[in-house]
Amino acid sequence: MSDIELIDVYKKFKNKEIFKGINLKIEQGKTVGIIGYNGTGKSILFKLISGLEKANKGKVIIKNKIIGTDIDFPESMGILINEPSYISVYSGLKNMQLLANINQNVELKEIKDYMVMVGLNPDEKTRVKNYSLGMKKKLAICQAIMENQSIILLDEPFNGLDHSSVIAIKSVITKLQKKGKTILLTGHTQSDIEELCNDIYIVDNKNLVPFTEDLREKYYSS
Ligand SMILES: Nc1ncnc2c1ncn2[C@@H]1O[C@H](COP(=O)(O)OP(=O)(O)OP(=O)(O)O)[C@@H](O)[C@H]1O
Repeated sequence: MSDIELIDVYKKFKNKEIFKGINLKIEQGKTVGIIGYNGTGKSILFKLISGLEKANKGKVIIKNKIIGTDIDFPESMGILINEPSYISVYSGLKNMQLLANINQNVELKEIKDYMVMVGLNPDEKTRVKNYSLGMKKKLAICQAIMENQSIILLDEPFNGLDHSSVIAIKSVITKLQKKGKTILLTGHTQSDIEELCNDIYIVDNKNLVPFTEDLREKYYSS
């Protein structure tokens, strides 16, 4: 069974066409990378998959349920798209606890364990407004995975992270892969995500196509 399937999906904003009939099929447990230049629609793709944007035409099917027909939002999906909103005067842990309270399926100890896993100290009293960019990114990754979600969408998980943090987050993603999660990652370049992904697609000319050697030549040779 596919966890994620897009069938002939079109998306446009007023006169701006983003996708012209894209197709995608991701099996459970696979890690798939989506690359492409700025503004080509990687985040919009994630929003379509998570129900935050509706397709103008075509179907988005998550675990056999059609978004907009069977369900509004997929169940058990962890999402990092852009910067999540936090309550800036609370600590990272307090923010995670507030989010966890919505679904009430994660214990305090697990939240703390996930914070440690992404490289944050749960006992740190610093308010989120005083967090560095990298700390905020790690907190965002934590909220996307801490409820043991089966599908995880991470939009540019490595942006803003230093080298050692990139290595730490790659190791978190490897752990998620071992747990059988279905994972989607985006990035501007293929190098960061290539080692983690079973398949890579590129947004090319309003389409989503497998990233081939020809496209590597077209996009990344300088
Ligand atoms: N709500 C909206 N209304 C109109 N245009 C939008 C809206 N949201 C996104 N866009 C446009 O859709 C295009 C794709 O945006 P998106 O954020 O998906 O790009 P991206 O590939 O993720 O870029 P980046 O690599 O810079 O993060 C952009 O041109 C953006 O301006």
